[in-house]
Amino acid sequence: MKMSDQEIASRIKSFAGWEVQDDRLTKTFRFHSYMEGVDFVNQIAAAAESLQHHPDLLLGYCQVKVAVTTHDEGGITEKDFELIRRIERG
Ligand SMILES: C[C@H](O)[C@H](O)[C@H]1CNC2=NC(N)=NC(=O)C2=N1
Repeated sequence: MKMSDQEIASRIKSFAGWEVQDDRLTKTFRFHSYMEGVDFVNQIAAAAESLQHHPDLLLGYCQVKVAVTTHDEGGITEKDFELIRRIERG
């Protein structure tokens, strides 16, 4: 069930550095090395698999761009917030 824009705008405030762009929750994480970004991608992948909810990831030099949306619903849902909570929790 897609969330309303108001609900999304309210909830995203609790997540430092996250933005809403084109129906996706997005954040760029920055690291001191390329391999730290690779490790981070693997950590996110494990969380995604356990939730069966998968982000789009762009691995760059010393950075990882994360974008989350619920493809089955065509927009942002509670599942997206659960995934970013897990990503931030580590
Ligand atoms: C069957 C499987 O659980 C579904 O296809 C899952 C897989 N991962 C998913 N990930 C995301 N981001 N959105 C989905 O709708 C989704 N659906």
